[in-house]
Amino acid sequence: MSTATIIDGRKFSATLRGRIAEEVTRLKNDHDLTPGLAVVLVGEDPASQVYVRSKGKQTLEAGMNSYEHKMSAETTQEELLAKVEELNNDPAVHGILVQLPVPDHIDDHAIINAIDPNKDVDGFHVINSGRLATGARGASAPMIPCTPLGSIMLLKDHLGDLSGKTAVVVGRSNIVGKPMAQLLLQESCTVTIAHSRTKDLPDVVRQADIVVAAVGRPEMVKGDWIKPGATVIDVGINRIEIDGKNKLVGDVATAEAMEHAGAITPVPGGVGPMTIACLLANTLTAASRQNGLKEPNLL
Ligand SMILES: NC(=O)C1=CN([C@@H]2O[C@H](COP(=O)(O)OP(=O)(O)OC[C@H]3O[C@@H](n4cnc5c(N)ncnc54)[C@H](OP(=O)(O)O)[C@@H]3O)[C@@H](O)[C@H]2O)C=CC1
Ligand SMILES: Nc1nc(=O)c2c([nH]1)NC[C@@H]1CN(c3ccc(C(=O)N[C@@H](CCC(=O)O)C(=O)O)cc3)C=[N+]21
Repeated sequence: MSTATIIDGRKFSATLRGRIAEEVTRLKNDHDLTPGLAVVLVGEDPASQVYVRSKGKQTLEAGMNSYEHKMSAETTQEELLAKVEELNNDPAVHGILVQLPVPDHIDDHAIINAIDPNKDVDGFHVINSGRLATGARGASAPMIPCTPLGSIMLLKDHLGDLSGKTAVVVGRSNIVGKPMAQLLLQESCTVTIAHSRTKDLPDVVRQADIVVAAVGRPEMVKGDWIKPGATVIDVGINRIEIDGKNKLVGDVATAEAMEHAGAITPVPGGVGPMTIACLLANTLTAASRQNGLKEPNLL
């Protein structure tokens, strides 16, 4: 039986973070500019707390300023909007991320679209999704959502040119599935977006040279759904309990899929670390743009 190449997102992200740190040093030395990232966390969701801590640590390690704003679960929409406005107007803050999900009584669309699009390092603002969908470049280039951006970097690093390949994205969320499909389309893939109403999902996935699983269901994509030699990007992060132990698994049954795929991202150590590295990359890009400086080329 053949076995797939493991795509090492941890290693790739470490290299990327190294380049970002070099660029940050250059900005500090040549322009007296330190990029700053503000992360807002509403409530006490344990998984969110882990991510926010990890983001803060890596922001500091890249030489950037990190500002954490923790707000209680009872925060009102008006209070959160006021916080966003304060950060929009703070010249030391170049990137703003409001950790999702926010509590149910808050309208997440309203919050996301209150962020200055130029500081929207998540790339979730309608202006940025519109710019991504229309292929805007130059001064109006979009901020690209971090998870899809990190996934496309891994794909291009592994496969080179993606042109003409068949790609199936399972999941159609605004934060992963839809922007992922846009990026694959931009790379001239033939793209299918599958979701919970898709019929014959295993057969749809079997057509794909590139499979992106962003579903949020542990190990849902089975090994025999994978076309021989296909490249599999597993975005899923699911905490499950096996024999009383907590385990992190993706949306793909990795061990099975390894018997069919040409290459696959592991969970943990695949897309997750790339998401945070791309958040830092977007913060650096945002700081450069806001100060009229040329954007660094990080690849
Ligand atoms: N590695 C990383 O950095 C990140 C990982 N994640 C992880 O990625 C996963 C997806 O996240 P997100 O996009 O936010 O999730 P959402 O819950 O917003 O979206 C899930 C999508 O999967 C689809 N879906 C659900 N069940 C099925 C099914 N049985 N068959 C086919 N499609 C199905 C849904 O379809 P429908 O629209 O029809 O309901 C929906 O479009 C999660 O595990 C999340 O934790 C998320 C962000 C970053
Ligand atoms: N506004 C906003 N932007 C986000 O980008 C955002 C968000 N909200 N809400 C939650 C999701 C999820 N997400 C992850 C980031 C890093 C890892 C990551 O580093 N994962 C490690 C393991 C981490 C662990 O052990 O839990 C890995 O896969 O190797 C995972 C998931 C960002 N998200």
